[in-house]
Amino acid sequence: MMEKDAKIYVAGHRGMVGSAIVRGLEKQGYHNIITRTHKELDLIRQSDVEDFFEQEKPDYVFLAAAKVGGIIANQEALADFMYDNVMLEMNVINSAFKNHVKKLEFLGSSCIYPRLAPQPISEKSLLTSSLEQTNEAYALAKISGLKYCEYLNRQYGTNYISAMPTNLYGANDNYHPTHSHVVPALIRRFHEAKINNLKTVSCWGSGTPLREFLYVDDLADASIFLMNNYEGNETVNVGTGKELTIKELTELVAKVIGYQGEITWDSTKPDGTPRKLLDVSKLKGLGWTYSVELEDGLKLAYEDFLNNPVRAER
Ligand SMILES: NC(=O)C1=CN([C@@H]2O[C@H](COP(=O)(O)OP(=O)(O)OC[C@H]3O[C@@H](n4cnc5c(N)ncnc54)[C@H](OP(=O)(O)O)[C@@H]3O)[C@@H](O)[C@H]2O)C=CC1
Ligand SMILES: C[C@H]1O[C@H](OP(=O)(O)OP(=O)(O)OC[C@H]2O[C@@H](n3cnc4c(=O)[nH]c(N)nc43)[C@H](O)[C@@H]2O)[C@@H](O)[C@@H](O)C1=O
Repeated sequence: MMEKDAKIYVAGHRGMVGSAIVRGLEKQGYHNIITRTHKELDLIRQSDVEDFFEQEKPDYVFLAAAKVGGIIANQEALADFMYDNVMLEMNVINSAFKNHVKKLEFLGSSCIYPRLAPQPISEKSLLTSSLEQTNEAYALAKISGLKYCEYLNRQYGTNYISAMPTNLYGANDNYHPTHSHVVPALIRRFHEAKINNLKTVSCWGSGTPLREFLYVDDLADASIFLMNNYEGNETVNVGTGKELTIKELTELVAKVIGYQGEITWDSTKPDGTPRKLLDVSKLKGLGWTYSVELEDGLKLAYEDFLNNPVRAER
C-alpha cells in the first residue's frame, strides 16, 4: 500500500491517462506527486532521466508517458513508435531500479496480444502468435517494457508490475483528426458535421471490427488499485469485458452528439485487428470492476471536448 505522503512520480501527467492518474491520486489523499513536462524532461534522453531520478528519488512510479496514437498514426510511423517507446521505457524503468524505487507500474496496451488471440484475451495469450501489423512496432515496444519489469523482478527481486488497458477514451484525449484513436476522432467529426449541417460523415474501414472501451478515470482507479493490491510478474488486463462493433460505436457517438445524418465507410482505411476483447477475470478476482458505462463516458468525453477548445485543436 502506498503511504499517503509517499513521493509518487507520474510520468506523462499531461496526457489523458497520466492526468487521470494524478486526479485519482489527489482524490485519494496522495499529496506528494512529482511531475515533469515533456519539455522539462525528455524521457528519451538517458542521462537526463538518470539525473532526475538521482535528484528526486521517488518512492513509486506510474509510467504513463508514451508515444501514443490511433491506427493510422501507428501504421505511418512504425520506426518512431518503436524507438521512442523502447528508449523511454528502458530509461525510466532502469533509473527507477537504480534508485531503489519501491514499486513501479508500467502501462502497456491490449495490442500486445496476438492479432488472432482466442477471445476474450487472457494474459496467458502473450507471445503465442503473430501481432497485428498496423501496430506491431508499438506492441513490440510495450512487450519489451513489461518483460523488462518481469526480468528485474526475477533477477533482482524488485516489485514492478504492468497493466494492459483496453482502448481508452475520456477527458484530456487527443482529438487530432487523423492521428487520434477512434473515439476522439468520432467525437470531433460528428460534432463538426452537426455544426456545419453536413449530410454525411465518413468513418474508416468496414465498421465490422469489435472493440472494448474503458473510460479513463476507471483506468486511473484500476491503476492505483493495482499499485496498492497486486504483486506479480504476469501482466493484468484492464477493461470492461464488453464489446461492440465500430459501426455500433459510430451510431452511439452520433446519438450522444445529436448528429442525424448518414454514416458512410471509407474502405481505403485499415480495420486493424478484427476483435480485441480482454478477459478481465484476473482483475475482477483481485476485487476491481469498472464503473462508467460507455454511453455515460461518451457524454463526459463530449462535455470535455466542448469545454477545451484549445486542446481539441491539437
Ligand atoms: N489512449 C488509449 O486508448 C490507450 C493508452 N494506453 C497507454 O496509456 C499510456 C498513456 O496514453 P495516453 O494518455 O492516451 O497518451 P497521451 O498522448 O495523451 O499522453 C502521453 C504523454 O506522454 C508524454 N510523452 C511522450 N513522449 C515523451 C517523452 N519522450 N518524454 C516525456 N514525455 C513524453 C506526452 O507528452 P507530450 O504530449 O508533450 O509529448 C504525453 O503527456 C500509454 O502508455 C499508452 O500505451 C493503453 C491503452 C489504450
Ligand atoms: C489503443 C490501440 O489503438 C490502436 O489500435 P486500434 O484499436 O485499431 O485503434 P483505433 O482507435 O485507431 O481504431 C479502432 C477501429 O476504429 C476504426 N475507425 C473508424 N473511424 C475511425 C477514425 O476516424 N479514426 C480512427 N483512429 N479509427 C477509426 C478503425 O479503422 C479501427 O477499425 C493502436 O494504436 C494500438 O496500438 C492501440 O494500443
